[in-house]
Amino acid sequence: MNNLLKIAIAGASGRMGHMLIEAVNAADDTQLAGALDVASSPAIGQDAAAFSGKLSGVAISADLSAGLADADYLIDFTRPEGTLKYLEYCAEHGIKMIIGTTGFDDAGKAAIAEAAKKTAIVFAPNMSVGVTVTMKLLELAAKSFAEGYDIEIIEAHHRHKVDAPSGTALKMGEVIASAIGRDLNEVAVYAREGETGERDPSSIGFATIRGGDIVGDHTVLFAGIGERVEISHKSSSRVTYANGSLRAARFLQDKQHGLFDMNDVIGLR
Ligand SMILES: NC(=O)C1=CN([C@@H]2O[C@H](COP(=O)(O)OP(=O)(O)OC[C@H]3O[C@@H](n4cnc5c(N)ncnc54)[C@H](OP(=O)(O)O)[C@@H]3O)[C@@H](O)[C@H]2O)C=CC1
Ligand SMILES: O=C(O)C1=N[C@H](C(=O)O)C[C@H](O)C1
Repeated sequence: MNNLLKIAIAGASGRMGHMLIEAVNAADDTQLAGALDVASSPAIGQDAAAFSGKLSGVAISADLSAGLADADYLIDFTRPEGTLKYLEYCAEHGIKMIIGTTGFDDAGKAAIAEAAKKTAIVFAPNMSVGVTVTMKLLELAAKSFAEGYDIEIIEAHHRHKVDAPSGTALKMGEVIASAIGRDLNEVAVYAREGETGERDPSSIGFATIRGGDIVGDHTVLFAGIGERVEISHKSSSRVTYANGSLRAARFLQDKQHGLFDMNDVIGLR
């Protein structure tokens, strides 16, 4: 096929990096065009697909100009500081980005929005179709449960996750708060301990669980008097994030610039 999407992967030796390299190699419309990792990674110089027992002909590099020389797209699941470094290069060179990394502060998010004036970017804390649809269900539910129901967001992830609450949980909080006219910055409660006093009815609470190999579970609880409603999404494999990321790359094919999310990608806007 001539018009294969030429995709580079950042964080190539990470959990998502491996999943993405397998997905890019398995799809018939994509080609692995580069692989990046931190200079200190023992994987530098190795074939990007070596972990899978196959060879891709693409070596993992820490050098952006080498790692991105043949790429039209960069899929980034790393850490905010890594993303921001890649972002600058991609904006300058017109390389489209799919950013799945979480844990950005407001300045980081503003930098992504600024870069999207120069190149096309899909930025989402969760690339799964299931979570994207769940966000819409939450919007609807929140409007009905705005009064008389306490809203709590519970998330569980594997022991290696470094940010909390998850990017998805925070996004769920933002979606719910915006649907019912609250400002998440004012109503979020991220921890409770000791004598907390009664629950503020306007608050949106977060609870974080970390353990084992949990891929990613999110539940939003609307707790009223005499009933409670729970809306849950559970990921059983990271393949869902990888497939969503490839779908995002296909979506960007005809975009030259602009900031998009998974609602745009799956047509839920
Ligand atoms: N949007 C979504 O759908 C999803 C988002 N995520 C997010 O993706 C990110 C990565 O998750 P995961 O794959 O589990 O994490 P891993 O720790 O397994 O992988 C991270 C990769 O990024 C590399 N890295 C670390 N620091 C930097 C840096 N400063 N610059 C460049 N690269 C760096 C790591 O290299 P080394 O190991 O050598 O440090 C590693 O290769 C997290 O933010 C996570 O929340 C995860 C799943 C789904
Ligand atoms: O770190 C992870 O693993 C995940 N991170 C994302 C998040 O922070 O929401 C998405 C998913 O839950 C897996």
